[in-house]
Amino acid sequence: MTEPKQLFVNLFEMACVSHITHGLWPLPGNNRERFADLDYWLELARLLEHGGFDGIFLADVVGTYDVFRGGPETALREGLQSPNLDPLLLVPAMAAVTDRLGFGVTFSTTYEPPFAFARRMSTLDHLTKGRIGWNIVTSYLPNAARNFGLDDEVPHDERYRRAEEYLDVLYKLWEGSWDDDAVIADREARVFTDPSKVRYIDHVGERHRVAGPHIVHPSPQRTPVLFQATGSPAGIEFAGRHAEVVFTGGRTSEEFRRNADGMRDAAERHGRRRDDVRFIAMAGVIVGRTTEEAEDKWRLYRRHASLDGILAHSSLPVDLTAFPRDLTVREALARAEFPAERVPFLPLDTTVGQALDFIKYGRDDRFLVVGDPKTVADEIERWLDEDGLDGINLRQYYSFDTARDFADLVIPELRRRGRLPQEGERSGTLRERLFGDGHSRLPQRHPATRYRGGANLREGAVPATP
Ligand SMILES: Cc1cc2nc3c(=O)[nH]c(=O)nc-3n(C[C@H](O)[C@H](O)[C@H](O)COP(=O)(O)O)c2cc1C
Repeated sequence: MTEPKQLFVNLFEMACVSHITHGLWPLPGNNRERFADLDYWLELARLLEHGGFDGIFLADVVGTYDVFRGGPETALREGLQSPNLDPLLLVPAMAAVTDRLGFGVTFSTTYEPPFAFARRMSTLDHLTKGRIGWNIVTSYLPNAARNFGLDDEVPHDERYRRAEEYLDVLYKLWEGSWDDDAVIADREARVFTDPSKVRYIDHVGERHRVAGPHIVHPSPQRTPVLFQATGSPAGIEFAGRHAEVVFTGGRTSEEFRRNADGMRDAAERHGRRRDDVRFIAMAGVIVGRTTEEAEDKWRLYRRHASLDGILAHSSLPVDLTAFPRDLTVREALARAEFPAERVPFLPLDTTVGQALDFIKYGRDDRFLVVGDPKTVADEIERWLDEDGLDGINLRQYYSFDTARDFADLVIPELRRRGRLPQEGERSGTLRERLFGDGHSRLPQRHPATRYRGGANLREGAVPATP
């Protein structure tokens, strides 16, 4: 009999008050406003590790949401991802109180130069003993661009083109600049590093000139586990080439499977194997000891959801709340003299009220379940077997209860069904937890490895994806 497919479980987090469940932070007992207190992260990390989570996945943005209503006021009032702390700086503290928990941190390829980032990630990989992953994003906020010297966002596909060179520099530093046996720490000979095993990278590309050598010696994984959050064609091609774990979504099973298949096809085009890319989705799991308890929680969360928070988060460039609910969206846009082409995702012939209700209540995708532990586990098994999902980033409605409920009620049930390893069974580096023992480093099929041992360093940047 074949073993049942097992789930990979991260908690989805962000160092801010309102990450993705807007309007819920003021609920009594919700811990979210403690996000700037280190104890929040230590308590959470311990809870996750003891509860059987594989990792914590930290989102990030480097700008304020100021498109909706033409300014940052709504986002600030809502605590929407601002204030927001730097996720990389939270990791060492959490690593110090855990042994196995993995850390996925988000960092954008668009604004900061690659050398400093390569150093920070190598540092984190050393300090966590190989438990670090990087969520590659290209950033989407116009304000972020203005924070880093640009007038506006870099266009979408151009961001991915730039990301190609960015990763190329990182791969040269992480994989090619130092040999594994460069550090010899020979006290008698008084030689710490054998200089013949360390080399400049001398990268000269379109946007970056980086001499190297890398300033950190090889860490357990060298290249951190490469996560990528995407859904678009350019993003899919990029993921096929680089990503080991894609963080994506889908409103329906078909949409999710189409996305995943597209990325697996792209992986094959780039000489990788279809199963070199794993898929995790953001999942909402509201569980109670009884169905009733779970549904009560769900009703509470829906009642308190903040439409303003959701609209500001989606950077809606026109404020539909300013129009009577019984106008159609088309009529509202005409009144505002706002071109409908700029909001192609809005349903023009529904009323403003219906559109706003859909945005507020109807946007949850395929990966949402409300119920008792059995109902939840049944549904998660469907995600694994029918949709082809490999893991989830669990959405937090209420900190820490969402994580605690999952740990107390769902994880034991999934373990009983063989859908999660028994306590402590998965260990090693983050890449080993995902791909099995002995897989701490990227497989030879991955493009990063072309620089190993100093090979190919002097060739130009890897060509951009077609
Ligand atoms: C599930 C998911 C999570 C994301 N998380 C972040 C994030 O934390 N920070 C960020 O700057 N962008 C994030 N993004 C945005 C992506 O990096 C990207 O800019 C955006 O999805 C547009 O690219 P795409 O069209 O390839 O999806 C996320 C995207 C998805 C789909």
